[in-house]
Amino acid sequence: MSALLEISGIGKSFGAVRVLSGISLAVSEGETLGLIGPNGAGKTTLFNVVTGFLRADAGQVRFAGAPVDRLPPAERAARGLVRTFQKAMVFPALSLRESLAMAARQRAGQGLRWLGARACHQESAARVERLLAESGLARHGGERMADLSYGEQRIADLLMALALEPRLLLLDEPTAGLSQAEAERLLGIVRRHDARTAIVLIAHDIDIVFNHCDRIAVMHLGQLLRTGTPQAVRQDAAVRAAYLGSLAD
Ligand SMILES: Nc1ncnc2c1ncn2[C@@H]1O[C@H](COP(=O)(O)OP(=O)(O)OP(=O)(O)O)[C@@H](O)[C@H]1O
Repeated sequence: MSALLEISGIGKSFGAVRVLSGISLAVSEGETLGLIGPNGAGKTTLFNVVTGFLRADAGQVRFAGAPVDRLPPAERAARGLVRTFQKAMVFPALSLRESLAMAARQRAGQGLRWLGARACHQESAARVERLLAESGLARHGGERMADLSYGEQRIADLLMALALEPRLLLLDEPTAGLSQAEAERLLGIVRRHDARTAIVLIAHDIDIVFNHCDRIAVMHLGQLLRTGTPQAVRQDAAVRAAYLGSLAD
């Protein structure tokens, strides 16, 4: 089976500082890949390159069999390449339901334009109610985003990304600041929504990454140090020296 996302030879510098160097990585449909490494290793920069928020100096990004390097972020998202941000980008005064409807209408408008405005509206409204039900947040649908608890806001960020019906979801520290139980709940929502969605998960919570990911990629100083199963990565001497060892101390 060919990979859904193929990154090859990605390089990126900011001025004289080389932040990414020769990064090659593939992600398959339905796979959950953890992306870990020390602060400043280049994880978020790689997300920015993959989703089109930054242009790489070298290398190529292919999604669903086609190069996407020249596409802006919105067009990549329309193809199913969707991300979340470390800092949520929500409208605090809108209700949860209104926020989700905005994202769902964007998606329905792209995919179902030929059906007409009424059908798009019905389709997106149904999608919103489904997301609210799946996440257990249905009773909070009418609350302003700003009035949700921190944990609920993190779930709301995730639901806005899911409303775009991603084929690949890049999650940048979605579990930061959450309890273990809240983090488990959040990741469970993605899997329940659609088991075929591929996930790339940046997280500093090593237990979450090792428990939830099929494979783990370890970055260090802008390079990919190792990619492998959780067991292989955990036992790898270079990974322990660069990252995991310091966490165990
Ligand atoms: N726009 C920018 N201009 C200059 N330097 C940048 C820019 N964005 C990131 N960097 C630098 O690139 C390096 C990698 O940063 P990046 O945020 O990708 O790392 P990270 O692995 O995601 O770190 P963290 O785990 O702390 O989020 C850091 O040294 C950072 O200071």
